[in-house]
Amino acid sequence: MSTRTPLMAGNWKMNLNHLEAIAHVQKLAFALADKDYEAVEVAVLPPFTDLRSVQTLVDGDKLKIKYGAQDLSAHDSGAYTGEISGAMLAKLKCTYVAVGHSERRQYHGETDEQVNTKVKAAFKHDLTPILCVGEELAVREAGNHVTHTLAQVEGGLRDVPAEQAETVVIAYEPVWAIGTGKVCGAEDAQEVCAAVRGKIAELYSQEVADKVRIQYGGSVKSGNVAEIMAQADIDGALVGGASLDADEFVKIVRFRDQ
Ligand SMILES: O=C(CO)COP(=O)(O)O
Repeated sequence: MSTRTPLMAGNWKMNLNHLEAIAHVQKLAFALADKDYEAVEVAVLPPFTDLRSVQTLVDGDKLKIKYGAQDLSAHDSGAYTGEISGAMLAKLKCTYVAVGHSERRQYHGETDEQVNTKVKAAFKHDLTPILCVGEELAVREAGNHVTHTLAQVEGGLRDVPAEQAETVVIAYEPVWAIGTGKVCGAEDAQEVCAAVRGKIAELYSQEVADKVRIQYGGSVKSGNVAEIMAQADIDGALVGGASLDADEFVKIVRFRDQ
């Protein structure tokens, strides 16, 4: 395990309305203790419509849990119906924003160029992007998973300066392991995460690469998180389904006890 502070983030996807979000964050806050937050950074990524409620709760009760959004617009403002800007997310005191999640790439055709513009938009508004990368099953079966994933990292970070790049979070999420119950073996995940760190060292420097946190995502549960977190280049998890169950997510945060 590395010396980087692990980041456990729950990507709720399109689940939990704003009332359910309040109840869910309250449950997490009740269960998590100071010693959890000292060891692990804990974040939730609720749907846009929940963010104001989560902000009010976190501010009002001075909770240590962080939050962010699942996407942002590449633009700052203007005639972009349905989009949400980085400025709006910053106003809601979001810390993180996921960029280029495979579901955005798959269902909304997001390209590496668009993802790169969104990464820059996030930094422009002082949000930390969680840049999501990872291969589809056919790519892994063809043995091209490392090349594919590194191209996404390079594309996503194009023209991002080192002082910003060192704060980025990269989430390696093999598409075939998302929501399928098929976990990428811990050593297979480590292979790609180590290669991602190597790519960042090549693009920037070893110093920058040593600072960047790399998460694994794809069917993470309390039962497999410890093995995943034991890998040298894995600094956290981006958790989908299991983050919707507060007890389960707390167990994932406490991966050292599992
Ligand atoms: O896509 C994911 C997180 O962003 C992973 O989802 P699951 O944990 O449901 O497989």
